[in-house]
Amino acid sequence: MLTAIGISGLKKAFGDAHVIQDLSLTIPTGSFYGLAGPNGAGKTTTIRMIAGLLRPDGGTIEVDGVSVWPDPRAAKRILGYVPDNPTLFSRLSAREMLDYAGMLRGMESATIRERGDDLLRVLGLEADADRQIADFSLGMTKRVGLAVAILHSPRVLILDEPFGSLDPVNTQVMEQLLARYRDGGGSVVFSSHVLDVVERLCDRVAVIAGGTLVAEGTVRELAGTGSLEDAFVGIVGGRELKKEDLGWLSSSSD
Ligand SMILES: Nc1ncnc2c1ncn2[C@@H]1O[C@H](COP(=O)(O)OP(=O)(O)OP(=O)(O)O)[C@@H](O)[C@H]1O
Repeated sequence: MLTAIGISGLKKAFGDAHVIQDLSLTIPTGSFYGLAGPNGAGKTTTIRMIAGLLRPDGGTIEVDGVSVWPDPRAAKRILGYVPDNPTLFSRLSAREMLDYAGMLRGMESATIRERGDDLLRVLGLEADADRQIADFSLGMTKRVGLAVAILHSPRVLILDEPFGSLDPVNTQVMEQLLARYRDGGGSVVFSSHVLDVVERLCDRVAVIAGGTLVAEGTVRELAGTGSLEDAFVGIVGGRELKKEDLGWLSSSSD
């Protein structure tokens, strides 16, 4: 089995807070792989270390056999990363942003233009291609972020909450695009709180809580005969409001 992303003994602290603690994970090549976990579990921190944007305090990360740290540049060439809130150059138009991202990666201008036009069309951004990104909605910005991440046709694509802020039509387009990318030989890893999407798309899921791996397996192994959402709450623990909580919250004015 080939490995798209191999993580071993990963550690990261911010001050006294040890947010990633000895995390090890093997994501097979060709996977559709989900990262789930409660708020603050450490998913974004892990993804940023994989993407070469945040230096781990310990452990190793390999992307397609290439070690990300201490020199993340080689790994960045084979990885596409879509952050939760893409920070793009807001004064550029979507088309200019793609031109710039392609140039930075040393791509031919004809290839950039051809792929850029394809992506803008498929992602429903054709009519807005020449507008400034500053005027885009969050969902539109996210789609530009995806286009930037896959322009160079990376072998591994990692996305942080790709379905947050997308409407149902664009969610479907995103799902189809990711499926097409995976069918073409790519590996997809994404974090999501939308567990029905994870259940529908992913072959395997890792649940991270408190910066460590608490469960890993196929969707069926984790969910059993129930839903992934129920399994998730069972794994990380649910929280219910007590009867006396927020007693003041009512429609009466006094
Ligand atoms: N730059 C930072 N400085 C200090 N603490 C940080 C920093 N980045 C993240 N953290 C902390 O690390 C922990 C993990 O955060 P992270 O964003 O990785 O969680 P997450 O699983 O992605 O959460 P969510 O599902 O809410 O997006 C949190 O307690 C967060 O406050």
